Amino acid sequence: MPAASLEVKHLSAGYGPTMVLEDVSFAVPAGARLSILGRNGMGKTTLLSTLMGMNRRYGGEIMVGGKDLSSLRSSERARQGVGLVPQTRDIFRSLTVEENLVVGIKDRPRSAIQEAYDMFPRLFERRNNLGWQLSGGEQQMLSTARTILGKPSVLLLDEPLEGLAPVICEELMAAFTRLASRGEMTILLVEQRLESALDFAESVLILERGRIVWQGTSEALRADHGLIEHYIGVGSLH
Ligand SMILES: Nc1ncnc2c1ncn2[C@@H]1O[C@H](COP(=O)(O)OP(=O)(O)OP(=O)(O)O)[C@@H](O)[C@H]1O
Repeated sequence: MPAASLEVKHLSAGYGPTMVLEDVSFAVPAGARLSILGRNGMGKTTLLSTLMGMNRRYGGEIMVGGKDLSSLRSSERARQGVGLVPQTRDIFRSLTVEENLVVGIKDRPRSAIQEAYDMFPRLFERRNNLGWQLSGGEQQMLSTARTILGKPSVLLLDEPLEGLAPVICEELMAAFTRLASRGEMTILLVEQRLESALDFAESVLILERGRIVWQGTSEALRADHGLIEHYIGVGSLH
């Protein structure tokens, strides 16, 4: 599936009666990258899970490649090309790396697994290890690779670097950048590490209490220390 544009219009969503996102609107062209920033608890994960159809939407539209996916179930959105790599590193702990990847290829030939090994050679080295035997970084690679093997046209990455050693973060970010530069996917990255978020994407949006308080280019945000201090925190950029 080729990269698809994403357009979110006046989206409001939450959990049961609790509204978390309010009137969120933004657009990402096909093949582009967007980083989503904001302090803890501001609604970043809720935004990605709402795009995936995993929690309650009160109103608004989610258009992928011009098609309205708003009322589709999560599994149907996945079929339509939306892929989420959740913060929880969604892997099968009692299956091997290779078995986890087989789940990800869906109806593609088994040889497609090689794409995951090309992206993360470490996974090839650990292919016979069980999920629970992997390090946090390897689990993140596996979770990411499994979603990518499904060839999503819009890829949602939720804090992939959380809790990982700097060397692993670099490895993952390099892989995401390679993936993005191929232009086969539109990528949204939720990331607390400001430098990584700005390096990765050309555009950024900042969420505060479920609303978008700023949208613009990474370059503009990088240059505006006042804005960074206000919405993200002092000393975020080194
Ligand atoms: N399952 C849930 N039920 C009810 N409220 C929830 C649920 N999950 C999150 N929330 C609330 O929604 C708000 C936004 O949370 P969310 O996890 O989207 O923020 P976040 O920006 O991703 O934070 P973090 O960086 O800590 O992951 C918070 O007030 C949180 O308490």
